[in-house]
Amino acid sequence: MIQATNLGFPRIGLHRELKWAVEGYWAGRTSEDALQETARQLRARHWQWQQEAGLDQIPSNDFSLYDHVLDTIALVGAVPERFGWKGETVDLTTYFAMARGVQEKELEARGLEGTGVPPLEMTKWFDTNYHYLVPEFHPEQRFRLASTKPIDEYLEAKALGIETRPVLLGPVSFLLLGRATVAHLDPLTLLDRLLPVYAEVLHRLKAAGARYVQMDEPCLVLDLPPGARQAYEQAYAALNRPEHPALVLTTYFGGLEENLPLALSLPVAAVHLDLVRAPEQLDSALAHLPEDRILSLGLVDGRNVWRTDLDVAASMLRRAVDALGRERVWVGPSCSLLHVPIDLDAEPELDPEIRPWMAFARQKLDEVVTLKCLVNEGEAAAGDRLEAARRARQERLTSARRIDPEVRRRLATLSPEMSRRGRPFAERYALQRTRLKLPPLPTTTIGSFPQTDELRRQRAAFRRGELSRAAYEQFLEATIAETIARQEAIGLDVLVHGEPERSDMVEYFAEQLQGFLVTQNGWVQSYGTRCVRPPILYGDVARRSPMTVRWTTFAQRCTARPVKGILTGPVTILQWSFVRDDQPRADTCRQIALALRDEVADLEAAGIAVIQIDEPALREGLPLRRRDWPAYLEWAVECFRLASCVVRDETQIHTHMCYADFEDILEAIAALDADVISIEAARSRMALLDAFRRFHYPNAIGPGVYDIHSPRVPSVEEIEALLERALEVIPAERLWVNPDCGLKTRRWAEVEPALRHMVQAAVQPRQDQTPPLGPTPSGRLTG
Ligand SMILES: Nc1nc2c(c(=O)[nH]1)N[C@@H](CNc1ccc(C(=O)N[C@@H](CCC(=O)N[C@@H](CCC(=O)N[C@@H](CCC(=O)O)C(=O)O)C(=O)O)C(=O)O)cc1)CN2
Ligand code: MET
Ligand SMILES: [Zn+2]
Repeated sequence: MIQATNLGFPRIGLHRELKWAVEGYWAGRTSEDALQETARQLRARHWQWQQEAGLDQIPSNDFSLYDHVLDTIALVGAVPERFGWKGETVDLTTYFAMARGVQEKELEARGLEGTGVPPLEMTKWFDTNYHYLVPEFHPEQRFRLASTKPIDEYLEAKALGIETRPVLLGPVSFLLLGRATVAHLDPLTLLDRLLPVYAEVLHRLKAAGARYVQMDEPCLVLDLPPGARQAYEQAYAALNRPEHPALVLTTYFGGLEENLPLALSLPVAAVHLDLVRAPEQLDSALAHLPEDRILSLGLVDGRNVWRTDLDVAASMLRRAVDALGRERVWVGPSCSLLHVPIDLDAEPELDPEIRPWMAFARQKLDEVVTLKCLVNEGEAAAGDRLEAARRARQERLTSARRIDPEVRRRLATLSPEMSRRGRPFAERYALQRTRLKLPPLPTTTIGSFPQTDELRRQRAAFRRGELSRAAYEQFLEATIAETIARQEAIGLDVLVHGEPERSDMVEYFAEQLQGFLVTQNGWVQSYGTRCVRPPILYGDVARRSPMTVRWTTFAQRCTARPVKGILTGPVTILQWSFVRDDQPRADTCRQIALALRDEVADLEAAGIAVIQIDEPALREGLPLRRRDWPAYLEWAVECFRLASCVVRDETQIHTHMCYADFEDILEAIAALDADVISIEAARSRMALLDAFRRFHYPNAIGPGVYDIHSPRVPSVEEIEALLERALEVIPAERLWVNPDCGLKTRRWAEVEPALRHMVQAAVQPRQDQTPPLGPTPSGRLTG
């Protein structure tokens, strides 16, 4: 019979119980025991839910206190030396130190000396908004079993009477996702040393009773680097042993394409395919699957919130059964459910017309089980569930709520001039400098200032109806006025209002735009304890009324210096939302771009001379296969320009990017034609600048000079040194001075001294500029 499986369940808890427990532990409010107890309760609840749903295979070791790649680092003992770990197993202090670094103060408290230890680097997990910690490998790298987490959690479930399928990040993907500390080291060469540790884990899991182990190898959907094919062959030849559990090779986030023959040739018991992202691979998989393999079909979308078309999915499942027989077919979600919210039933206030169109993690498991029943026992067995699903799909596809004829009409009349500025950059920039009267190396920030506990409390009270709108807005205005005063005192040149009205940079816009819903409890882990509630984009997007003008103009009335209006860009809003699957992403993005274009025009008309359109997710939206990059970049760039090019030449457009490596897409970034870009650079010690030696970036640029991810206050000298390096590749006339990203996760006590140091560091190189620019409009572009 077909079996119903799952690849992973969200860990954070329906009410973010894990977030509160972990943060409480960090703050010293919660003991390690209490933290572990919360974690245990969450695991038990999640296993129970999956059992009740009727799954045949329930994952374990999909849970994590912080990140599953970090868990793998701990499992194989790949703790970098700087964390000073000497124990047998990786303790909780070392575990969190790798995630968060160690402050000087903490070292002191532990009776140690030193200047603090930086954490592991964090980066995007494939094309998701989840971030993992990057394994670091050095040439003398050794591995050894340093955690029993997979075995412990398997036994923990067993004690509850629940048989599970442990999940491991596969050894090849683990190495490919890591980085070598020296250029000449290819992490894949470490495979020989790594495999014995995996073998030991598998051996112990078998001894504990595990029948199957899920080996996640998502890198199989990428363009494989040299050596990877052979690494896969070597790894699975070594791990396929009678004394190990049977292996399930899971791939997701895309199609295997040219790697399909490789995946099907590996000696494993079952292969899982993502048939939501790549349905076309089913036929060739069925044609070439070796006779002793099981095929696991990922038919329920683990990356989006729409209900599955059960008829389409069931017909694929039947095709598989016809070709392979029921014993060789499993059904599951396309990938782990980590990327979707937990339970639609926790959303009482969601629009009642649109709610039935959706399925969150728990509802998706019901879909998986329904699919299994449908094919095992026939439509009658699925009963009401099939009918309800069909009705909901039908209602969604015919609903008038999805379509706005006005939006469609506008989209049909786009012209190329709409995405072109008037004059070329150099001329525009000269006009802007005259208008803005800025010194050389102008200083600015990225937009947000600390979201204080007080601010979050006021917003929560307002949302619960305990604080009137008038009182809340008055509080926001007072916050903005104070934020402006602080920036003036610090001596910044281009000010911001601080974004206190925004719970999140995407959610805030989605709340106001037609075509979006926001949730109350739809939390999805972004990194560690940080979560987001991705908005749900279900219909044509239009702006109902101005979204930011009120707060930006209020801020501008508080100061004579220019205030920069801050908007989130179309690609980032698209990328960080659950979007409709009934039209191309490019079309959806254009609709968002047009709504933002109106906001840009209104800000300009209200006298705002500098407007920043953030696109931190531009890189993340890049398709996983290089072949698909140009098409994506073309519409992504077009959308940014559609949103921004509505302004006069005198109005300065900024953009901002962070959280990714940009070397690959510098040309596209230049094609945005923003007048100024602020870009994360300090966190990687300005490694980005090397790319600018090779690629001439034509417009103005502020490479971040201060890493905002750490509470550490950078010194003036440190920032000066970074600026000097920047000046080697970026001419002073086009250099801006700013932090890496927004300051919302920091405290004022850190932000104020850090920004003072930044402003001070900008002063010296300014004086080296001849002729100095006075307060009169004398700015002329020399370079
Ligand atoms: N969407 C998105 N993706 C992004 C980023 C981003 O800013 N936004 N930044 C990058 C890194 N990712 C990040 C993701 C989340 C957070 C973050 O700080 N998240 C907050 C939640 C932010 C939020 O929506 N806050 C709400 C809800 C706050 C809240 O928890 N309220 C309490 C009550 C609080 C109180 O009474 O004091 C509750 O609802 O229970 C608000 O401010 O209104 C968190 O996890 O703590 C930071 C970075 C990349 N991806
Ligand atoms: C993740 S990019 C953040 C940009 C936003 N304007 C901020 O300052 O927070
Ligand atoms: Zn940023």
